[in-house]
Amino acid sequence: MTDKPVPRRTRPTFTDQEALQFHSQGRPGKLEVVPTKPMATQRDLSLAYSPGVAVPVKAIAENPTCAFDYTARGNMVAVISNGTAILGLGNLGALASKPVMEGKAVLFKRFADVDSIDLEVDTEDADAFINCVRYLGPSFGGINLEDIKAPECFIIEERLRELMDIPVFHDDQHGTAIIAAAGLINALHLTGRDVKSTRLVVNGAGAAGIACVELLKAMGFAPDKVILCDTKGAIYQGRTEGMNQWKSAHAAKTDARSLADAMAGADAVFGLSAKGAFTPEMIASMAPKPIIFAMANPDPEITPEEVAAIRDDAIVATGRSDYPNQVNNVLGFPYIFRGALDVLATTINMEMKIAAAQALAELAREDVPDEVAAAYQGSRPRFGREYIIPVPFDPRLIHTVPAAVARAAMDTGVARRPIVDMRAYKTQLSARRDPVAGTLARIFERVRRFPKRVVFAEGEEEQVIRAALAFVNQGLGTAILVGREERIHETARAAGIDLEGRENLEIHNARLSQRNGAYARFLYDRLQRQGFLLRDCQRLINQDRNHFGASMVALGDADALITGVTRNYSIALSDVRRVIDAKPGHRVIGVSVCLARGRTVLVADTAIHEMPDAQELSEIAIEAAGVARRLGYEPRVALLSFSTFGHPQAERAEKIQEAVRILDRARVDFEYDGEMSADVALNRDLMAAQYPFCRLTGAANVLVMPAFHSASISTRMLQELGGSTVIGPLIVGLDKPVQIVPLGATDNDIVNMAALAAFNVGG
Ligand SMILES: NC(=O)C1=CN([C@@H]2O[C@H](COP(=O)(O)OP(=O)(O)OC[C@H]3O[C@@H](n4cnc5c(N)ncnc54)[C@H](OP(=O)(O)O)[C@@H]3O)[C@@H](O)[C@H]2O)C=CC1
Ligand SMILES: CC(=O)C(=O)O
Ligand SMILES: [Mg+2]
Repeated sequence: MTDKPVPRRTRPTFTDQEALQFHSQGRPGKLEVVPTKPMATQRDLSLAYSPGVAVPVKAIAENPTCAFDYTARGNMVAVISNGTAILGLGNLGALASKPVMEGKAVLFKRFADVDSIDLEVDTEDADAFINCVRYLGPSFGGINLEDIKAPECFIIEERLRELMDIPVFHDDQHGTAIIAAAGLINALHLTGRDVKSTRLVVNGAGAAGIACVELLKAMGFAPDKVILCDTKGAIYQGRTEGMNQWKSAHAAKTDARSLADAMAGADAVFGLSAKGAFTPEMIASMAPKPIIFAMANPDPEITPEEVAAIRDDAIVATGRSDYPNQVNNVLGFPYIFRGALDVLATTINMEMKIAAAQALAELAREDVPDEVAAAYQGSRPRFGREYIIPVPFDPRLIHTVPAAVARAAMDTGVARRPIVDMRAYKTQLSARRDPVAGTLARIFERVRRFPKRVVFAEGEEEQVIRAALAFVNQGLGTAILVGREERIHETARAAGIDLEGRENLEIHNARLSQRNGAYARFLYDRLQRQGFLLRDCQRLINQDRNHFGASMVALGDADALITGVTRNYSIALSDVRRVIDAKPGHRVIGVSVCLARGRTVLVADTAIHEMPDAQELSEIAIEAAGVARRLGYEPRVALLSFSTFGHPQAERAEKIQEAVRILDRARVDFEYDGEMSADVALNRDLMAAQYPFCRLTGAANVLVMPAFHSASISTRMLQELGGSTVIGPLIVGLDKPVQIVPLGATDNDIVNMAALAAFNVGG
């Protein structure tokens, strides 16, 4: 092996307070329920509820399979726990497990568009738990059991699988086993081993450990080469202490009595036990090129740094996202259920699990295309010791793993609704990918690769300090807080934030800065013919943080500026414009990115031009198309109006038609058309049916509004009424990267905008 392991932490750390704040801000928790049908009129109510609802009721009573057509059941999975084995934290009870279960539910949605709800069942009695869950079958298309300790989890899962005709899947058992198996297949390949002769130790004989051993044996591992260990040491034939039937089934014929005995000379070890369970001596005693999967969460049995201090020939994986090789069941459960639900599988069987493991293993060996490289941290990953398994953000997972699972379900006769056209199914799967997180994740990863110095102009504000810290902690670059040092520390202390000795965090007091003379002279050069004296410029630099911060960027002392928390947008913008010009040949505009219902639509101009003329509209279209491209979308630009292609005829629509003609003459390199109404622009079917001559090849993803008021009103309505996430307005076309957040923005908004500024989304 030539590539050296780099056991570095690749990702952010965060404080406990940040974790609590993340969970409590806005609507507490991580999920909500939203209706999928309108509930606006009397008729809607009559259809959704009594009397209309009686019709599907009778249809389902007659044919139960209809429930998958008339209710949410077919796409709904329950995440159910009693909190007896929460991650590696132990038995902390049903209520304490809720944050994890909500987390699993949102991961289902985020990664595979599976609707999911968490249910915490407050009993440790296996029979009571089974009785509670068994009667919930009609509500769900699948049951994901989570964080239930062994051995009760085996009894519970087995019994529920017998009682229910939908997939019942204990994620800590099978999800973990599938991902670990995928990683192991690749690690064996890289180290030139084969399944039959590999000596494996699995530490932890609970839910995850037992399931891993079972799956690996089903995949060909030799039973006499696999040793299971628990708190009492090796599980050998004849052992009586701390045993149960599941451990007995895997008791090995071995002289090993302790974990240390078992690990001596072992090729591979799985940690599914607890923090710190592996000692340096144990790691040192393993065979050459050992495979070490330390999967306890949140803290592994041994860290990659600790392994690296002992030997440099190991392949190391953990359950965490902040080290290379994350072996975590998040790579499995969303996609496995997606495939199972799509074929109405009655169960998730061994063949489906093996198909998922193989699909994951193969994916990691494939060349990473450009589109995918952007989703990975650091440089483009290449199959090797630091990349044995895809990362959860890999956009190929959604069309690879569910398809493999669905195919295996069909081949083994457990699919109630087989897929006829696999190719079409894969296309549908890709469309389920949530673009919100994908887009931002891509941008964050890009900035991490090329970290920047970003000025946070309103450095004395608490949420700005939090945002600056989060920016630094996420590895996005250096944060420069503008403000009085003492005041910033005071605010931070009052908020319980420790700023002492932070790397990559600078504080600049405009009044005391050695650069303020240079900034004032620079500003005076720009403003002397606009009635400003040198002392006016000095005052602006000393007293106004936007002028100071923008000058830092203009003169190259920083890469980007973020402001707006305490000032009106237009005031902040005019401060900045005194210091920074438009990029030559560009027009400064505002673009809002609206993310709704799986679609991303850019709206322009949401910030600058109140009543653009035709020429300005055409330039707005060009700038907005540029933003779309920078965000990774191929632009399809619609110039909007209340009329569509001349109907109804109106004087105001003429300027839109003229803007289209200007774009024609300019021979721009993106799709555009207009004038058209918003419904035509966004609804491809309507467009094709009514206006087959329209030049857009799909629904528009860039909407150029006829004026500022329509742009501003529509985006705000989308946000408030439509439940869209609206990012921006992003300032586009300035010569240096500056972004302005809305008044009173949260720390999260500020970090996102800072990342967008650092990414130079504005061109
Ligand atoms: N990365 C991933 O995707 C996943 C990781 N995990 C992690 O695996 C661990 C176990 O989870 P799970 O199987 O659900 O829990 P269980 O409670 O079902 O089982 C825990 C097992 O670990 C054993 N154990 C605990 N501490 C030690 C120790 N210091 N040395 C040896 N054995 C020990 C227990 O031994 P005994 O039987 O003697 O009590 C028991 O067999 C957790 O840390 C969890 O976070 C779990 C699922 C997924
Ligand atoms: C990842 C997971 O499910 C666990 O650690 O329990
Ligand atoms: Mg778990």
